Amino acid sequence: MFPNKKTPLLDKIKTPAELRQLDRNSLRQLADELRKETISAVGVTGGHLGSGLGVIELTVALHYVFNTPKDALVWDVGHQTYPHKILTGRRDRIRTLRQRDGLSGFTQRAESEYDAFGAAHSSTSISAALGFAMASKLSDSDDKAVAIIGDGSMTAGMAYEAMNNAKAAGKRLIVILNDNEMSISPPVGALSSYLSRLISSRPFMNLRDIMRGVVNRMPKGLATAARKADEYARGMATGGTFFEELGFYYVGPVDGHNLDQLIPVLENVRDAKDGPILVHVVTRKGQGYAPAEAAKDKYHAVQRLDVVSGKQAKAPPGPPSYTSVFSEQLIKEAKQDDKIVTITAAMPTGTGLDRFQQYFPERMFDVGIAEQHAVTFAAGLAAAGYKPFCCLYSTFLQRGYDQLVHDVAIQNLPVRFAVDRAGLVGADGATHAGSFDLAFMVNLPNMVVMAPSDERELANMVHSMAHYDQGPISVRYPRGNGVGVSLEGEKEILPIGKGRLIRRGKKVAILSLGTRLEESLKAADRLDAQGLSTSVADMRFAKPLDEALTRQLLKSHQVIITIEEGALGGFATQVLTMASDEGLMDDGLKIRTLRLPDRFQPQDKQERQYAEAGLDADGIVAAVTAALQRNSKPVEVVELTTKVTEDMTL
Ligand SMILES: Cc1ncc(C[n+]2csc(CCOP(=O)(O)OP(=O)(O)O)c2C)c(N)n1
Ligand SMILES: CC(=O)[C@@H](O)[C@H](O)COP(=O)(O)O
Ligand SMILES: [Mg+2]
Repeated sequence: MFPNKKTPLLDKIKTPAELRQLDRNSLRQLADELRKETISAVGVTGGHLGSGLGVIELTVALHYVFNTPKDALVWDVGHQTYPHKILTGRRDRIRTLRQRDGLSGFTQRAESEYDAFGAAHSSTSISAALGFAMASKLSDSDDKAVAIIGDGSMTAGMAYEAMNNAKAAGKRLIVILNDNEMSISPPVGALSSYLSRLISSRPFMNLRDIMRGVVNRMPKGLATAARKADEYARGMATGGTFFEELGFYYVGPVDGHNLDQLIPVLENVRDAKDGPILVHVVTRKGQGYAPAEAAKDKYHAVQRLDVVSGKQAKAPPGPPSYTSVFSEQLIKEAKQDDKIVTITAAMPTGTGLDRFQQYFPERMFDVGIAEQHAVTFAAGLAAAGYKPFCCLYSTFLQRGYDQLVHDVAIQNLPVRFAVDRAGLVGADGATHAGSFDLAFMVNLPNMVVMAPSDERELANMVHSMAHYDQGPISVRYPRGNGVGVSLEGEKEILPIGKGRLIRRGKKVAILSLGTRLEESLKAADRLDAQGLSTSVADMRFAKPLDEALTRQLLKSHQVIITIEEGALGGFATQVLTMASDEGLMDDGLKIRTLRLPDRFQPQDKQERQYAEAGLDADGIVAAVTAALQRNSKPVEVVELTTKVTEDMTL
């Protein structure tokens, strides 16, 4: 189908300005070529495919109708923007997608002037576009701001916070609701049924509506009244009334794959005298590529592809993923305990809860992209005597932090948090890195924070969580596969706050939290070979810290290394705070903390990201060597040379 991909028009058109010179037939041809190029590129790189295929025509129409980049296109999530990137001067780099020094898999301001706003976490586009629109209004400019938000992303509360505020933007804000009736999995909730009713209860806009200029022919008052009458005449459920109550003119539904509908509607909306306007565009995720159209997930995210057959490259057989170990163990626990319930925020496959749902459909809740709600919903379930496992990626848990503090920790409710994709995640880059959950969890009173060193430890921790109800407890684990230890036999209920000594030495002690244990043991071998007898502990708990084990290690070694897959403020802070509180550093003990760097790391392979962060055997050996080279003569007091600021009034 695509072996001799020919894209003569796409080869010619280098910018949206050139695209805007094309006639309608050429635009249709350009869209076909753009679809081929998108499939071909993702075939090489892997990545997000289905959503980009669903917006091929919409992307062409947006760049044709709006004067980009002066008019700002603000994409939501940004996983659908590979076609946008190809059309905006990045075609030559599109096969570097999601790789070291390559294009990001989402929009990034630093990457192109056509990427008005960075994205990756969903439901931010209307807020950001509103910012652009108000800036345009304040500077008396006519530039438009166009948010393109999916039906899944429309299930997050942040979208309504923005719409609630949007009226003031008037005609400068346009929201394109890209409704493909899919999130990563089928969408959930009342909004999804409402949108389906909107689509099914009225035909696509007809030429009459479009030629009548929809909203810009009638004076404002009459337009609204006429439309309300029209909507109510056709029955409440069929109008765009929900959006109109929020202050938007609703236009649609529009066929998102038909340029003859899209372009005139968008031109009308662009030239409207009033606003804000929401255009309800109906698309199909995976459109135009049979393997994607046939797939249950519409090829939301794929490995490298044989584009002709649609077959994805298979990962070599190996140990199970941490996600699958988590979900299989939780299924075992739930078979023994009918109080166990689970919550996901639109990520059933990513968290492994789709497996759980096969066994316990009534005990798995997919709340949509609504992490704040997920956390407090779990708190309500816990308060009512259930054992909720709230399963969120680390990076998306950031959305529910106030709920974690206010609704869970303060009330000391026994919510269990399964924090997946903790640490660096590779191809998704900085926006998806699970860097901060250790820091934001260890400082919460009542919270228990665990990190397994391998997949068996994870299974033990899930088993322990099912039996712990003294308060909130969390386990965090990385994207990817285990190390290959056996999962056979009974699981242990771990004593809370107890680590384990893996290897006994005399001079150097490595306190490892999480799956850096393997690298710590490799480093210990190399340090022993240099005559530096090295202890290694798997600390298991960032909170409560195993103070007895920590105290013993700090008192019996000269050099202490802490290592964790998290940023400043996590496990190391616990150790340093205890050491300082107990004066364990007063006699020259050398402590070096290895953690993620204080910068956002771009996409790369996970292990290269960790190597760059110094969180591998090389990094550990280098830290120990540097510590030992620094001679530790007694602290000599030096004179304080800094001048007291003249105007300082004490
Ligand atoms: C806050 C947040 N939670 C979860 C995700 C994971 N995620 C990425 S895309 C997606 C589905 C988005 O659905 P929709 O907006 O309809 O876009 P489509 O994929 O259908 O084009 C989800 C849940 C995310 N990016 N951000
Ligand atoms: C776009 C988005 O946010 C998700 O598709 C995310 O990329 C999934 O990450 P995993 O591939 O780690 O499940
Ligand atoms: Mg969708």
